[in-house]
Amino acid sequence: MDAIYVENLVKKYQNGMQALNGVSLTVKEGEIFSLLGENGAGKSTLINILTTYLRPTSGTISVFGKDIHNEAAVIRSGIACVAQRTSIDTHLSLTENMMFQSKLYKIPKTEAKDRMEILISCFGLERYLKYPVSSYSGGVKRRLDIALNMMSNPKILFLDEPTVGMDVQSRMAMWEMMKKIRSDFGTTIFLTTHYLEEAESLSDTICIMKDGKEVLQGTPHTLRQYLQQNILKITFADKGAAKIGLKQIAKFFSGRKVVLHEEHLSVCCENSQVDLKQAGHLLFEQNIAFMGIEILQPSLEDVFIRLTSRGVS
Ligand SMILES: Nc1ncnc2c1ncn2[C@@H]1O[C@H](COP(=O)(O)OP(=O)(O)OP(=O)(O)O)[C@@H](O)[C@H]1O
Repeated sequence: MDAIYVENLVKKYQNGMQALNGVSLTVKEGEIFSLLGENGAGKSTLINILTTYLRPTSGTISVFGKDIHNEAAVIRSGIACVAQRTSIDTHLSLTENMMFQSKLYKIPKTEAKDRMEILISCFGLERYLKYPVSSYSGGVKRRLDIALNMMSNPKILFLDEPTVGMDVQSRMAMWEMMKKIRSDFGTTIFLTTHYLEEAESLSDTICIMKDGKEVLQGTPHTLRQYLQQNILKITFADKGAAKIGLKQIAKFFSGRKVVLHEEHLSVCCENSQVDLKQAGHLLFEQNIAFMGIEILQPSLEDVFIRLTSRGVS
């Protein structure tokens, strides 16, 4: 069964802002799923809907087979969400924080104590026990916050930008923690991030969002395959000439992604050398003036920018 199934989800805020524009995605049970997107893409809105804080305008959502419209309470009892602002109480000790959390979820005391010990040991938090929580670094506070949220043994853990603003070491510790959550507890993790490297090294599935809709979803392997696809960049003297070139190139390379960017075109390659020859031949044949053709090898960042930047389809 899918952990999360979303189809054609729309969210229009009261002020008329449409934050989600028919997004569809699937999260498999037990996987780490990363949602990538630039600011304003709709990531927080989506998390808020999936965690039942916000109501969708339309669309289908099921979480472990339960419909979000009719069974929100059941869904809520099986999930946990770690927001960017930590929910820990710095006046309480680490263990008091964890036991307090267990009370909120009405977990019997003995069971809560056992679970707390497992989580403290699993996440390497023992060495912080003797210090006051207020003295913890931002990274350790964030890890404690996640441990708190694991007290209720959620089936899905939502993490909104879990490593934002962290130094490299804290980020690595957080990555280890996420991998342990998946391997030791089998929890499905749904996270948002701005860091491509994080999404690539951690995730089973990555979904890139733009303007409230998914633009690419797949395994890091699929994304890498996408990366391996070279881009043919054809430069023209100006935008007008590029538009004329676009007509012919798009017709010739029908079925391929051809994008107009100001005074140049980009064409996704199948065989870059052959494509380069054919494009050059076509432009000469049609007497379309151009400034140059080159083969580009995009990085993951290039792909992300290309898929998410304004004005690019
Ligand atoms: N309560 C609200 N009322 C009206 N518009 C909103 C509200 N919350 C968010 N928006 C708008 O909806 C769009 C999507 O916002 P959202 O916060 O979901 O994006 P995001 O991808 O999480 O961005 P960020 O990475 O900056 O957190 C934005 O244009 C935002 O201004």
